[in-house]
Amino acid sequence: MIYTLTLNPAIDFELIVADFEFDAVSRALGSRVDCGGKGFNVSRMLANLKMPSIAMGLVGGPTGDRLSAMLGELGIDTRFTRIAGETRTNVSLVQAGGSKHLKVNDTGPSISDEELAELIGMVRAAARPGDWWVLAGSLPPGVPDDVYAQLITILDQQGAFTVLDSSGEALRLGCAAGPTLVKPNLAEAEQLTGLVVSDAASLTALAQAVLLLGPVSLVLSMGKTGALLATPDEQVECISPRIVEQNPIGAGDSMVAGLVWGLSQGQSQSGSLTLGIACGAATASCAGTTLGTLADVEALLANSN
Ligand SMILES: Nc1ncnc2c1ncn2[C@@H]1O[C@H](COP(=O)(O)OP(=O)(O)O)[C@@H](O)[C@H]1O
Ligand SMILES: O=P(O)(O)OC[C@H]1O[C@](O)(COP(=O)(O)O)[C@@H](O)[C@@H]1O
Repeated sequence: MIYTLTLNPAIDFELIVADFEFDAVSRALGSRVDCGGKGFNVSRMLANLKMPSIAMGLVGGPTGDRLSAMLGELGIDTRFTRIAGETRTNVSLVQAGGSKHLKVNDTGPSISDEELAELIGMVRAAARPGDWWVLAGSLPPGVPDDVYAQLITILDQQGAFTVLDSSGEALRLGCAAGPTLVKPNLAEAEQLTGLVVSDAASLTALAQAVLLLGPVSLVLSMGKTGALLATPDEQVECISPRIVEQNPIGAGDSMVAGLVWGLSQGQSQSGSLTLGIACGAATASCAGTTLGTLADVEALLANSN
């Protein structure tokens, strides 16, 4: 089974505008509301790929109810920890017909010690050997930075595999617990290591520096350029298919879904990277915060062969 864990889920609210104007009132040309948060997006993309998953996370208030209903409508199995606070809403402004966007992610509701303990207990109870767990996204206030490290240790002791997609201190401490795979984007990896990529040699140095922090393997995503897979023994670079980018929000989550789709079915790491790249590109080619479909992914894979 694949589990996704989202500690700080969100409604993604998108407003489409003709252009960005400061100190003026802009009128939206359109809007849309999507179920968001990194782990929930991975579950949504897996559902598009006809792959079942169980979405776990902290949800609260009417926004949490809305997210819960949206995941339910997609047929995604959920096991939530209810919280007293209100699940956040993240806002994007997207330029119509252009490729520019502005995105503001809220901090999220405060989580109590009891709520967090309940969630950790649920993870412990669900952990089984051979399952895949995606731990993804930022941490809401009240959750300690080492929470991913704690969860990775619990899951590892039970023989489960873990994929970590986060940022900042939570990512750094999570890496030290030895997740099976970590997926930062280039900016996150540069921030994590303090290194800057300017050429092929500095890219290799960055990948090795991330591996030294503790993960078993790394997929470094680099937007339209593609991604780099690195383990202590091998390094594989994969170029992304050319698409007309409409909105890259959710491309990283879709890539994680594609990686776990392959890995959980016993595919090689490089084969799974190909699936991850196709899923990321499929989503980047979709308007709004919609995610790519299985047909989109299959078309991209057929073209890349
Ligand atoms: N414009 C694009 N064209 C083709 N592929 C893309 C594009 N944007 C994203 N992708 C694919 O999605 C993956 C994840 O995107 P990226 O922007 O690196 O992640 P994140 O959303 O985490 O910042 C990339 O490695 C790439 O394969
Ligand atoms: O938890 P964070 O880091 O604030 O990110 C949450 C946001 O990330 C997203 O999951 C999109 O992430 P990616 O573009 O990295 O795939 C949005 O749906 C959500 O609003």
